[in-house]
Amino acid sequence: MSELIVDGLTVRFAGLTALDAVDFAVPEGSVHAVIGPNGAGKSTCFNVLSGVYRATEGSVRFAGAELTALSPHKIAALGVARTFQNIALSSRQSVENNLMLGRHRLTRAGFASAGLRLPRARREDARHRGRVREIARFVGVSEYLDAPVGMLPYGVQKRVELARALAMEPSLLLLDEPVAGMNGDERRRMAEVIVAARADLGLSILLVEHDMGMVMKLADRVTVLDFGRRIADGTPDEVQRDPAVIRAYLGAAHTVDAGELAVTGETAADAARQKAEERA
Ligand SMILES: Nc1ncnc2c1ncn2[C@@H]1O[C@H](COP(=O)(O)OP(=O)(O)OP(=O)(O)O)[C@@H](O)[C@H]1O
Repeated sequence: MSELIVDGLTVRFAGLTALDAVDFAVPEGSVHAVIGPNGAGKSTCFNVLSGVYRATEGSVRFAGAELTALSPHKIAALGVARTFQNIALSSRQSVENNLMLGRHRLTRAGFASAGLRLPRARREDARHRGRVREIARFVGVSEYLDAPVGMLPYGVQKRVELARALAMEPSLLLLDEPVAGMNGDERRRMAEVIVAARADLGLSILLVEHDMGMVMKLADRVTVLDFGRRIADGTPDEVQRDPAVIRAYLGAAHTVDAGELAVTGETAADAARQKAEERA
């Protein structure tokens, strides 16, 4: 396990600076959120961290390695697992098979001996299936192990996706909008699993999420991006009162006193986001 350190991370796409010298750190075993209005650069950040996009400048260090130089495959091998904004599972395959795919990088026997059903490969397969069942129990999807993923309710599919990431036995988990599109009940269940993943498995978690209530509940620290720049970094309490954050969510034309949006059940940023959506 180790700290994730993002230093001066810059990504440019033909004339557009999607990330502009962004810094933050995720200490071992902590939950860190990256938030910001649409187009702020959150997904770009995730895509660099998981090796999908190349950084133009800056560095990302984790587990003694410079991630910006590595392929997605090598980053995964260092213990970095991610989920996606849109579910990325094989919908026709069973939950169990999807989780077994997550264990691929941990498989030693190789395809040839597995195909021939050699004893060593059989033992290894049984060990992985045992662990997959434990993980399924951990995220509350045991009863669906044999079901094709595509047949399951959306909230369950999202938990299966998280289970697949956990099946990789990561030390750093990147969660891209884990509760997007879920109802209240599904959100609560997902939040419980995320809390347990951190507490019981000791994972570091980096979270991109629009649900501010969720971010405020789960994160130790929050980095706020706007137009690719870091505009705030602090505890949930600090950032939700930060006038620059409130302005970013409302749009520069609407300057609002932070006190006006002070927390009332939901958060200031939540209220600001809602207002911005109403205007759009
Ligand atoms: N592959 C790409 N090519 C060109 N521009 C891109 C690419 N990926 C992202 N961008 C641009 O970079 C900026 C940041 O986008 P990004 O998707 O990272 O924002 P985001 O904060 O994740 O937004 P959202 O909350 O809507 O998902 C946007 O202006 C987007 O259009």
